[in-house]
Amino acid sequence: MSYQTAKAAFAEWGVDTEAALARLATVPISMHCWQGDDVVGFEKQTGSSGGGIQATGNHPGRARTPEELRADLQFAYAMIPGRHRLNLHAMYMDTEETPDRDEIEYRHFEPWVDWAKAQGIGLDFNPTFFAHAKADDNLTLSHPDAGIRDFWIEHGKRTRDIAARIGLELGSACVNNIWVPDGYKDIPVDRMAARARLEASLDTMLAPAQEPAQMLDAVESKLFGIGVEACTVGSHEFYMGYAIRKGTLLCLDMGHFHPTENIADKLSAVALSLPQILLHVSRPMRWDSDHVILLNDDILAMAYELVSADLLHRTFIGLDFFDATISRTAAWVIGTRNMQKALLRALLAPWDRLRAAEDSLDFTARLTLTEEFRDLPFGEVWAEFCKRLDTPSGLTLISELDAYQASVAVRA
Ligand SMILES: C[C@H](O)[C@H](O)[C@@H](O)C(=O)CO
Ligand SMILES: [Mn+2]
Repeated sequence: MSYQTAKAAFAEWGVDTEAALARLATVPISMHCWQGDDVVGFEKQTGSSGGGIQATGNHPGRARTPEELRADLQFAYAMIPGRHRLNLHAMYMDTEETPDRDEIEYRHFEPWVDWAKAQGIGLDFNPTFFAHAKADDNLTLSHPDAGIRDFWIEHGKRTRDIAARIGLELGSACVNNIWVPDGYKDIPVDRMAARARLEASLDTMLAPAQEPAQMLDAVESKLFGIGVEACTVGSHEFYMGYAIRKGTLLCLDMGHFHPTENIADKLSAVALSLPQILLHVSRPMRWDSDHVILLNDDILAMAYELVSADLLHRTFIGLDFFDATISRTAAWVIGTRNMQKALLRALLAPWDRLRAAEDSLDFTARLTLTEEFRDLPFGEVWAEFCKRLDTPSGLTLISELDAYQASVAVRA
């Protein structure tokens, strides 16, 4: 089937494929740098990821230097239609210096900004509150020791300054997302004290005013992590309240809730209280396992909600998965394209008909529409999107991914 035939098939349902393609081309996905090296980073001081998160696998080709990571990213972006962003963690500094986390400055990240300028992409940023001796207790901003809290507050403040400078240099607001691993393996006796310390630390860290056109603060909640099974200080309720009161973005990570919770359902609920949301699109399997996202029901549900609730213009879409058992570049490409495919499907949905059926309580019609609509030729519209944006698809994509992986497999 040709794109023209597919276009006519969608038109019969009252759907304009050209409008969907045009809108999709404007949605940037923030691709996370940490899929490229298994969350190791480039600090000269520390190594393992820690913090209750874990990349497993030993597939050949892990990026060992900023140059290798940038080469891998460049390849991945060439396989993904459209203009996107890079989500950089502070542990990915690119410098011969060895600053501790409370000493980092913009210059330690400047090569990334120069590269982003050359690539025409935006950057997002994250303080790194794990993989450090001062995070070994799984307590950072909520640590009972004021000296440790101050160390991490200083780190967080510096990342906000760095993010603001990045945003200024690139002319695009840099989202600085705060995730701390803080929690307890066994049942704590004073949750309130820990949460009050986290709140006070965040208040101090976020006190210096920043220009929203340059940087935006986000806070990321979590249910539990390895080693903090009994209590996570920065839980969903904690951060939802905090974000609403303080005017930060709330980051919803799809792996940070109970497996039976529907994260898509949360979007419209939180969007009524928060002007902007950050997503970490991920695929939890039994726990926050950070599998590469599939074009599955969970991702489709997120995309449908983003479009149906008209949230695309106030949601920052970031990815968060890391699988070291497969080609890391293929993981980025497959995951990012799946997010785009999900958005395309949502943009191609016959929303007027669906809403009319729901509003008239004709749930039979709503179900018939959603199920018959699944048979429309989405693949042709996606192939057209890739073609227009000069990006391979199908078998050509597979051979490109294979060839690149073969070229990096020699890395030790
Ligand atoms: C590396 C990231 O900051 C991390 O994955 C965080 O976003 C998270 O989701 C922790 O579980
Ligand atoms: Mn996350």
